[in-house]
Amino acid sequence: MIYTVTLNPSIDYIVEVEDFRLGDLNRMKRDLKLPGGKGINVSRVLNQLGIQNKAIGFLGGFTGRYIEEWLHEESISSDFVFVADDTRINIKLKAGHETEINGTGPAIREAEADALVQKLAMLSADDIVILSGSAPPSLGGDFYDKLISVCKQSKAEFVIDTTGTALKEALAHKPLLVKPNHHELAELFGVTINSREEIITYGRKLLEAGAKHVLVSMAGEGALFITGNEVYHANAPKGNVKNSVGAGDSMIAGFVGTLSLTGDLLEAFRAGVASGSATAFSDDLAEREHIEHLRPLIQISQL
Ligand SMILES: Nc1ncnc2c1ncn2[C@@H]1O[C@H](COP(=O)(O)OP(=O)(O)OP(=O)(O)O)[C@@H](O)[C@H]1O
Ligand SMILES: O=P(O)(O)OC[C@@]1(O)O[C@H](CO)[C@@H](O)[C@@H]1O
Repeated sequence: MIYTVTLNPSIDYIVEVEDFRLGDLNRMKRDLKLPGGKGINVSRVLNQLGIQNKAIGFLGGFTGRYIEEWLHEESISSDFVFVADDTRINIKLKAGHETEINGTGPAIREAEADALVQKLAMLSADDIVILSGSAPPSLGGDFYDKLISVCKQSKAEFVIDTTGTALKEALAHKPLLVKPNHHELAELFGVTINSREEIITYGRKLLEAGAKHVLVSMAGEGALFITGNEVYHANAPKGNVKNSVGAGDSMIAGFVGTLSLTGDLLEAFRAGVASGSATAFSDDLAEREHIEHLRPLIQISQL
């Protein structure tokens, strides 16, 4: 079974404004409320692909109930810890460019945090746990570390998609996959990256530090897949880009879901890119038919 863990879910409030003027009254052209948070996005795309999974993490208040109901309506299995404080609302402002304003997240009490750790007590060696997104500050800096220890004890594989110290420290525990985008990769090493060669150099460092496989996504430029001594590039198909929010999460869903079904790394890479692009070309996350339509358009070449 695949579990997604979202420590800091959100309602993504997507707001489109024709001609945004700072400091003025702006009226929305269109708005949309979607359940968000990286692990929840992964679960929704896995569900589109027909891959059984369970979403866990923390939800709270009216915003948390909104997300739980949405997942229920999509028949996504979930088992969240309900916390006293409200789940955050993240603003995604589309006004020519996409600007994101993400909340810090609710206060999580010690008993609530312990309850989440308990939910992973039933893991087995056949499971894959996808740990995605930021952690609310009240959890402390080492919460991902705690969850990784639980995965390791049960010999479950884990994937981690977060930033900074939590990601760096996770590498030594041999995650099945890490998927920074090329900006996050540069930030992780405190460098600027100017070429594909440099992306490969720093991507390889993630393998050396312990990751089993590395995907570096590059938005419209596709992605690189670095595994063992091999490096592959996949193109991103061309299309009308509507929304990049969740493209990276969709890529993780496509990759991990397909790998769990087929064990074929390159098919997993192809499905990952198709899923990411199908989301980029949609208002909400990717739907199955769209992913299947794009899949044959993804060309993979070994570098
Ligand atoms: N403009 C685009 N055109 C085509 N495909 C895209 C585009 N943007 C994203 N994708 C697809 O989605 C994948 C992941 O995108 P990206 O590199 O933006 O990830 P990300 O930065 O983690 O995304 P996010 O944080 O917004 O969820 C890309 O490798 C590509 O397959
Ligand atoms: O603040 P975090 O946890 O880093 O990211 C949260 C978030 O921006 O990531 C998802 C897209 O990847 C959105 O659904 C959500 O709003």
